[in-house]
Amino acid sequence: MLKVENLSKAFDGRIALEKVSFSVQVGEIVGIIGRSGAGKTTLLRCLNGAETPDTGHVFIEGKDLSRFKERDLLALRQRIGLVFQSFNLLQSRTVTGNISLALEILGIPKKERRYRIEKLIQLVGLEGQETKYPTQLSGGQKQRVGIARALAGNPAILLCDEATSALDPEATTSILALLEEINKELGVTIVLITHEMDVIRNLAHRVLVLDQGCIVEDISTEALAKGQAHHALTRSFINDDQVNLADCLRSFVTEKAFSVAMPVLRLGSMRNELSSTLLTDLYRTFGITASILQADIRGKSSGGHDTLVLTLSHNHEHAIQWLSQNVEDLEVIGYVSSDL
Ligand SMILES: Nc1ncnc2c1ncn2[C@@H]1O[C@H](COP(=O)(O)OP(=O)(O)OP(=O)(O)O)[C@@H](O)[C@H]1O
Repeated sequence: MLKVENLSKAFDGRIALEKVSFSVQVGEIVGIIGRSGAGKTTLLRCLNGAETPDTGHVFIEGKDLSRFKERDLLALRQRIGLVFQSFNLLQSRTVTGNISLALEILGIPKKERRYRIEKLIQLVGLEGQETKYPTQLSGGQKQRVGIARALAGNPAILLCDEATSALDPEATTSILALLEEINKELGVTIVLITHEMDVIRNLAHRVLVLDQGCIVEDISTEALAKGQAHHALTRSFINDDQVNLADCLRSFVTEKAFSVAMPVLRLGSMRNELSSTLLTDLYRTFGITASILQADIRGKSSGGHDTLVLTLSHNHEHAIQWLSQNVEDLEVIGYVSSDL
């Protein structure tokens, strides 16, 4: 369905994508995960022809995108449906009007439009909402309109850019179920970008991990579930999930230490060590202070597992070793800049 070969793109000399290569089979659901600035959106824009790569090729159904003329690009865009994080609906148009617009652009006659809109509304479960405007819809319903619009041209492939990031967990679950149904029932290939491992786990067959413009892991979700990920970043995404690292923090954490980096540690314990004098002792012994970024302290009484996510004022190997000897479970999640 899709083949990407040695794709590179830089903006003002700054690399956004570097020699990215992968293929997606017909009917596959492939997730692309990466931190903020990893190059996910740039990659997606290169796939639909919105961005021109500096080097490399994108083949859609065997055809090289770079050789497409303007008219061919229009036809190609019919084969590709786009689903956006912020829905991108026209506020002045109803549910029907928004879906109709996509069909109007494709030049579908009015009578056929009516029939197709009805089918699309049924498919995405929006019966009864036809005359509502976007402001009268929930986030999940807006995304259903966005998906119906993306499917209007009977695309072979859906590109979803953080399609569930603006939704609450319940709406996320229902939109992921809808995408799965579309994949199974209509055989539509799906490429979705996300920063949430849960989305990957629930929907994708395969995941590509993007870091600083490069694919650092290409692994099936089955292998991922068996703990067979090779790259530390993939494992850190899995671990981030375990501690539910807040999105605002996650985007600041990098995998590698750099000159002014402070380590981010996850400490876990069932034995109440975390609520004792641990951090005071750390300061007394090493002169190192700890800033708590996140805490989940349930204590023995509730039988819970306490978790602290913190940064140390210095990347001090002995201090980390000392901490690991004094708590049940310690993991270096990554590094943040000292001016965070
Ligand atoms: N139009 C542009 N002009 C200049 N720089 C750009 C442009 N688009 C992207 N970049 C840069 O390219 C890099 C990759 O950006 P991109 O938006 O693809 O990342 P991302 O993984 O989608 O991030 P996020 O999750 O925050 O959306 C970043 O350094 C970004 O600043």
